Amino acid sequence: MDIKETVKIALKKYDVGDVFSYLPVMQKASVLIPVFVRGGELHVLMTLRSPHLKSNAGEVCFPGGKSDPEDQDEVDTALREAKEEIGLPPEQVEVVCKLFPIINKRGLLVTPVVGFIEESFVAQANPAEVSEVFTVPLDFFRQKAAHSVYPVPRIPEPLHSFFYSDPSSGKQQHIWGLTAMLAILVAVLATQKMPEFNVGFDLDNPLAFFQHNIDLRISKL
Ligand SMILES: Nc1ncnc2c1ncn2[C@@H]1O[C@H](COP(=O)(O)O)[C@@H](OP(=O)(O)O)[C@H]1O
Ligand SMILES: CCC(=O)SCCNC(=O)CCNC(=O)[C@H](O)C(C)(C)COP(=O)(O)O
Ligand SMILES: [Mg+2]
Repeated sequence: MDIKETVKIALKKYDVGDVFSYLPVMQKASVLIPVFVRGGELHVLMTLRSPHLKSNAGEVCFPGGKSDPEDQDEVDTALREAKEEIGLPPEQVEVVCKLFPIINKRGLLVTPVVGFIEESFVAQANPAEVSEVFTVPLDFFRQKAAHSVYPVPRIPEPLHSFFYSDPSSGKQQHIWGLTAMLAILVAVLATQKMPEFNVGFDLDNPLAFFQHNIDLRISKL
């Protein structure tokens, strides 16, 4: 079986379906975690947010954004936002699974959607929201070489941080916080291998960690 099929089978096991529909009404957002195979290795596409945005300006994130009333569901939001931000046509995304949502610091319920895209996809960044698009080998997010972690007051999970030197642009990207956690999660679930550093969840039941963090945030609402 090729790597794409193997990864699809591995990731689908973690699809959450509608398990989180019980959560109280809160503003929702989705991100698309676009993965593809290059040279037999998994890669992930990321964006650098425009420095002019009101929130998370100049930070690395996945394509995504807040839910619109017209969106059918979280997958719809992720695909619509990816089209708006990087020109990715929804029909060019093979959606694999919807992972555990995370409540971010602004109180948005962020649902990660993983989808395969073609290696040949050329992003067209919408300059109003995205200043750069770059790709990273997914396994980078399991390695300790460029990883560090720091505690942040009032945030239950540790904040992971990576500095990625992109050989195709010569630039260094700082990937941290929510986006780093999602990249680690997908790297672990896709490869079925734990990182070289501690993450607080395991492969047997990764949901428990994320459920605990959600419960903690909900209890403080
Ligand atoms: N054409 C545009 N020009 C400038 N900002 C825009 C924009 N379209 C969307 N935005 C802002 O970009 C952010 C991300 O939007 P989205 O949720 O659609 O991804 C939102 O800001 P905030 O997140 O700071 O409220 C939104 O207001
Ligand atoms: C604990 C605080 C953080 O984790 S911030 C860390 C670095 N920044 C990020 O990881 C970006 C996180 N934000 C997003 O991905 C988006 O802002 C969003 C999906 C939550 C909402 O999308 P929008 O485009 O509307 O801002
Ligand atoms: Mg956005």
